[in-house]
Amino acid sequence: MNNIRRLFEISKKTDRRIIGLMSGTSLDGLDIALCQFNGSGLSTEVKLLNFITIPYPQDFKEDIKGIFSKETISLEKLCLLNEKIGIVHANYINRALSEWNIKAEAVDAIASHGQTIFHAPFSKHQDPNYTNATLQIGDGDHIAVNTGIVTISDFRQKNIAAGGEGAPLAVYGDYILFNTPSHSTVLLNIGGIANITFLPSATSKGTMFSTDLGPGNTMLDQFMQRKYQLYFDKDALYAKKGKVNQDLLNLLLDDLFFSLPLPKSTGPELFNLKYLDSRLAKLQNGNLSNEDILATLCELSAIAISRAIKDLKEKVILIPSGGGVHNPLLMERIKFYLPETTLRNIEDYGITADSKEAVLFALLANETLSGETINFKTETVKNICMGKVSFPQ
Ligand SMILES: Nc1ncnc2c1ncn2[C@@H]1O[C@H](COP(=O)(O)OP(=O)(O)OP(=O)(O)O)[C@@H](O)[C@H]1O
Ligand SMILES: CC(=O)N[C@H]1[C@@H]2OC[C@@H](O2)[C@@H](O)[C@@H]1O[C@H](C)C(=O)O
Repeated sequence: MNNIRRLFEISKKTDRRIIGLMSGTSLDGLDIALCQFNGSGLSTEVKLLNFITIPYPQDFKEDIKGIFSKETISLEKLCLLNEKIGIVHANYINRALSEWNIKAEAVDAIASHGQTIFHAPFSKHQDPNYTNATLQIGDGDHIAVNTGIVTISDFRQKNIAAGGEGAPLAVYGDYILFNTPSHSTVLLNIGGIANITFLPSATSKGTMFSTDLGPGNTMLDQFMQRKYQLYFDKDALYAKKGKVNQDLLNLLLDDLFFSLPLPKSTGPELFNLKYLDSRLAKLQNGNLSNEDILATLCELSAIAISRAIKDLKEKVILIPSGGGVHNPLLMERIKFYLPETTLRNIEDYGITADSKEAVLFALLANETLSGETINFKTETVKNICMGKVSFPQ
């Protein structure tokens, strides 16, 4: 069928089956969420039909790490990986579909986030000659051609073009799926970076926004990889043995990012081992065990997260998601700092903690395919639809 006609047919549908992809800053693998949508905009209903995370093989992880959030890289490697990530993602989708016994023709579209390679909002580069910038690779054309499914990709550029930082984008889906006038809600995602979306109740004086808060798991993961060659501190087994060092914690909290007004975005370009090392170097009594450092990093994430929620100065329902919800120490410390806050399990809403971001990108594609844009009536949320279309033929 003619490509534009095909797109028009998909656009006219009220029910769409869309695959959402997310490959976040943790570089653990590709999250694939097959979603069934009914309607769009504020009347969207979504059902998660299938979900799988396909872990990246070690050599692929290392390949990506070679260019990920680094100031200096091989331009050739960047070019090669742009194609390769697209092809690998397409192969993973084909694998998932065959495991689920679903034909490509039964899927209307793929929503591909791509791999973030560098995120440089103005607050990071501070160069008046440049705007906010971000780069996601794994070209959508490879996904469309190798799966036979129309692919929407590269969502963040449009947000920047419209004056945003390109992240976080979670607010769009969070508002559509979780907004409840009877109470204020905070959606917390603890991935490599932690972010929240605030959805005010009908009587709240606050306005809706979405913001990054600082490190979630990223520095914990990076430290585990450096010291133990383990990808992450499973169940916080190491961090639980350590003791929080207050001096290090204060130094870690001492960065311009934490005093910037909300909303803001960040990434491992800032929160990395260089960040940790520069603070460790300033420590007077620097005799800390690896476990103490991990406990302190965990506390840093808990404080960065809970402070922002406390600063809202209202009673909220907190719905956590992302890989960090599986870290028992981090969750315990967040609850310690927020004794008044009611926590709800995201699974009560039919979405799992690990699939949420992939579902949200599928939802962004559903919005784009519907052709409409929602008027969010706030200054911080841009009234746009996002993503670029790739056709299989
Ligand atoms: N059992 C566990 N114990 C401790 N930490 C865990 C556990 N399971 C997952 N994690 C953490 O969750 C991380 C993966 O989280 P997730 O997949 O949400 O990140 P991401 O999507 O890559 O990040 P981002 O949202 O920043 O892009 C792991 O790297 C690890 O730090
Ligand atoms: C540039 C980029 O990829 N940012 C991610 C990352 O992971 C968490 C946080 O940092 C958030 O800003 C964003 O992802 C989520 C899905 C978002 O845009 O809402």
